[in-house]
Parts: sequence; C-alpha cells; structure tokens
Amino acid sequence: MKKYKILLIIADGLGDRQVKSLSNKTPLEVADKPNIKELLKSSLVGLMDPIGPGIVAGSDTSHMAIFGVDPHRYYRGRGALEALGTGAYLTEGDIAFRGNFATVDENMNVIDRRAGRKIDESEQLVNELNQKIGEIDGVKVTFYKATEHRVAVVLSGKDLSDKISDTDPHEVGHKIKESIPLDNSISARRTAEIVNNLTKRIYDVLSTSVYNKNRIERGEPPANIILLRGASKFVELPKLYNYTGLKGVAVSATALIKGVCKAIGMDVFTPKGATGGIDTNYDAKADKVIELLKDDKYDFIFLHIKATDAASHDGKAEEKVKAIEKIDYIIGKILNNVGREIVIMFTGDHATPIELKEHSGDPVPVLLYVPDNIIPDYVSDFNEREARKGSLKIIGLDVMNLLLNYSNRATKYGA
Ligand SMILES: O=C(O)[C@H](O)COP(=O)(O)O
Ligand SMILES: [Mg+2]
Repeated sequence: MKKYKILLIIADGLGDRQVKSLSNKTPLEVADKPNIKELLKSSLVGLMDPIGPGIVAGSDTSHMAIFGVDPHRYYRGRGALEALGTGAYLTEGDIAFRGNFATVDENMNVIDRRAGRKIDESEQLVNELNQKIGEIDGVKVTFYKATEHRVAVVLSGKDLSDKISDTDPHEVGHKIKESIPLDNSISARRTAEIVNNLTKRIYDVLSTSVYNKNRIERGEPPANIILLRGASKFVELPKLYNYTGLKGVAVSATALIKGVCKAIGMDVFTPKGATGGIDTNYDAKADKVIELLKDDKYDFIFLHIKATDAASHDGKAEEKVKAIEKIDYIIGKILNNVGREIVIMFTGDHATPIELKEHSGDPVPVLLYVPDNIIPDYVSDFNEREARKGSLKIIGLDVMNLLLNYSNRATKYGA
C-alpha cells in the first residue's frame, strides 16, 4: 500500500458568511478556483469546527487542535507560542505575551489596535524599546519583532506568574486595560503591577520616539503603545513525530504559527518575501513547498497563509477573494511540479467573517484530496454553501487521523 506524502494548506480565517458587498456571496464563492475545483473529482468535502460547534477559536488553539494537540489539555496562553515563533529564547519561569503595536490618544483610549497594521519602523521601535527599557522592577524585559503590527514581550525573573489579565481591550474606542491578577498569589499581583508599570514606560518611550514623529508627519497612526495579551509560561507540547510518526515541516511567516510548529517539533521555513500579510510572495512560498515535498526528509508539509485573515480583520472583501485566488494558483503550481500522488487538505483555522472583522464560531469548509480510488463527494464547487453537502463533519482534533488514514499511514486501533 503506497504511503502518500501529506500537504496541509491552511488559509487563516478562511471561513466567511454572505457578504453584502459581494452580492451576498462568500469570498470563497466569488473567488475563481480552477485548480481547487479540479481536485474535487477525487475529494471529500465538508465542514470543520476547529474546537467544537459554536466555539470561537483563536489561531493558537485552532492550530494546536488541527495538529492533534488537545488545547483543553495543553493550551496555556498565546504569549509563549508567539514569542517562540519570533525566535525568542524562553527559560523556565519566563512570562511571554503577544503584543500589538497600537495607537492610543492622550487619554489612553485605543484608536487603532494595529497602528495601521503596516509598520515599516517596527524593527527600529523594538530596538529602541530594548535599549531604553531593558528591565522593570528588577525583571528583565525583552521585545521581539514579529510581522506587521505584532511583537512578543518576555519578562524574565523570579516569582512571576502568567495568571494575569490582558491590557488589550480587544476593540477600539476603549481605554487600555489595567492588568489584574487572576488568582490570589503574590506572584500574580506582582506580575500585574510590573505589566502596568511596563505599559507606562512603553508609552513614554514610543510617544517620544522619532520614528513615530515621522509616522505622524506622513499621516500614519503612531505606534505609541503595545497592547498585551495571552500571558503564558512556556509548556512543553507533545511532538508530532511521537504521536503520528510524521516528519513535519512548516512554511509560514507568522510568528504564532511558527511557534506552534516549533513547539511540536516541526522544522519551520520562512521563504524570502513571505510577509504574513496580504502582500506576501505566493510564488516564494509555493517554491519552498515544492522543494520540501521533493525532500525525502519530510512526509508532512504544512503551508500557512495569513493574508485571508488579515483581509478579514480589515474588512477587505476583495483582498480576501484575491488571496483565495492566489492560493488556488499556488495549488496549481505545486501540483504541476510534484504531481497528484499526494494527499492534500485545504481548509481554514477558523472563520473570520468580513462583516464582523473578527473570528466567529462558524464551521470552516474543508477539502481532502485523496489520490486513491475513494468515493468522492459530488459538489460543484468548494465554498461554505457547497461544503454543507459533503460527507465530512469534523472537529480540528480529527484532522491528523483523517490525513494518516487517507495517506495509508494510520496504525490499526485494535488487533
Ligand atoms: O492576526 C493576528 O495575529 C490575530 O489573528 C488577530 O490579532 P489582531 O486582531 O490583534 O491583529
Ligand atoms: Mg487565525
């Protein structure tokens, strides 16, 4: 029985609803997808709830589930995974956060949760923060650059706790929040106080930074604060090879995704030109995937595309359609280069409906292409409406079992 290589492609935030500006069609329905439609001839199609029906999944918990690591058991918070993805070195007891460069007014009301998203000076701002802050109340503070508006922040010191709340209000028009302890421990109280003092220092440095003066002169929102969320200590995660036998590798530019993949023992590559945004270099990502599919070292190749989610959070329906069409193009390029004797799954990690500009708990369409002679689902297209007619009704934790089965790699449960 031939064991096939596996290609998993996740378009972040792929799932959507009817969009008024798209004549009540979804971006998947509108997008021209000749290569994906060709795959339907030998595919199963359906819907996936990353965590469970109606559960609004973050990219972190969703990817853990899809890779077969139960977030209910192993998830400790986004911070450490995001920091790991930026290249941060975490030691026992460190507390890591996901941060957003954002824009606040003089009353600390959040005007833009992403300071415009495109922050060319991100590296300079991170360097300035590392030079001018360094430590707070005896605790070392390190900032790490991620893509676009994203940063990771790591506190290193004794008696710190990740049982503290976010300073990110998670929506605009609200004041930045005071971090508060989430349990009665002295360490949680102390860490929350450190985070609040750190936030004030960050604002002092950023609001007087020459880089932000330049941004304001260019009419761009200043990145004058960092909104912190997902405080977490690093916890060891199960390794993909140990529980699946797969030698995995990821192609991504997005820090969180790189962090999750590193944490489960996958190799990670970020091709030159891959930005984690709507301007990413799709050819560069496709070429890397082709190279890795041809490399005997790996049998599970994961391609992550962030553009669909970025377009969704910014309410840019046409950009989301374009991103889906670019993904269809690279699926065609990959198949033209490696042939069709591979198992392919194409799906999203959650829905990010354009009209919500936020994640939702809607199910996500999933397509599973199988080279063997399976009974395919008869659907005319791959989108939220047609997927309902398919035979797959799965949760994220089912994905690896399905991929192992249809690539002829599953081990029998029982004798
Ligand atoms: O893009 C991301 O990192 C998350 O999916 C959303 O985060 P944001 O809303 O803070 O950008
Ligand atoms: Mg996501």
